[in-house]
Amino acid sequence: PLVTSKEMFKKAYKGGYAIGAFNVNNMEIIQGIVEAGKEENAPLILQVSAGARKYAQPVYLKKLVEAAVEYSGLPIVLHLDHGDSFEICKACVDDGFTSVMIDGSKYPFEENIALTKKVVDYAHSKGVVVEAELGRLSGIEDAVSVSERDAAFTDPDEAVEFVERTGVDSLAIAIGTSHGAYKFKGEPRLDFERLEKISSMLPNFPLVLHGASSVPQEFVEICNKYGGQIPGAKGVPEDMLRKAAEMGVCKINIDTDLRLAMTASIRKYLAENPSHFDPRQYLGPGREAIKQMVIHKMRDVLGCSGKA
Ligand SMILES: O=C(COP(=O)(O)O)N(O)CCCOP(=O)(O)O
Ligand SMILES: [Zn+2]
Repeated sequence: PLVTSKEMFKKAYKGGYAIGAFNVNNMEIIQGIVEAGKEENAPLILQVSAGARKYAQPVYLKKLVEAAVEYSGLPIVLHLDHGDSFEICKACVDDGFTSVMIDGSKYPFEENIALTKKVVDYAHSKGVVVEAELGRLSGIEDAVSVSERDAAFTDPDEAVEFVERTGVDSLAIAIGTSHGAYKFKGEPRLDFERLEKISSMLPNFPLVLHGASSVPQEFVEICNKYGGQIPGAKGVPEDMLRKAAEMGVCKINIDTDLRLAMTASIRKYLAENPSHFDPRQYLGPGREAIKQMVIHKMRDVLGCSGKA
């Protein structure tokens, strides 16, 4: 059924595992993720960004997710990713989403609180849960100075005050991850002391990691072998994600790894079958690559297999 993340986060927190939050933009991506969830009997968070709503039109994604629920029988959360205004969050709540993110992380602390609280009050009145963000993810991989990184990462004391004053259900924190395929200039590093501090000050409170793709070199190499140009792509090592899942992180966002899996397999298929031009012939393998990637994530990284 379509569910909120409340129960699945409670179980994940206690069990020391995380739920995968996978971005969806079209039918094949949804089908690949849902097939994996079915095979692994895992709960699913299917998340839709503003960009996905523009690309596919909201009604198509909503109906595809409803189809996924009907087809799989799995507990599925329909989540708005990076909602940037009260209006888009309200629209999604009114449209049947079971969870919304209001991302006020680019605003000053007090403004982020005010905006988040407004969304929480509305969403909770409709039985929908809310994710917010405190601290800045992107653009700090260049910030070499410790003080710059420190300023961007989530402050534990602020996190406690933020949660208390907004009533938000989960919090995306900045501890060194960033969106996309180029996450680290040097060695991959997450600030686990900071995570430890935040989770000890917010016991039983679900934390969220954005920018948590691992950017498997296998797919980067296949992409580059068949005409792609993504040199130096680097992600979060999977053992760091497993560790984070045991430290209060209940939701791990994965989008880039799905893109790489699908793109690598389509590039390879088209290169090896120059005479083929039926979209089913290359979208099918793309879908299968996503399925295998998600199965791997559920089994070997998130630990949410068998937890539906
Ligand atoms: O945290 C992540 C993904 O992290 P990743 O890049 O490490 O997969 N996300 O919230 C996905 C953001 C996708 O937005 P858009 O559809 O506008 O491109
Ligand atoms: Zn994100």
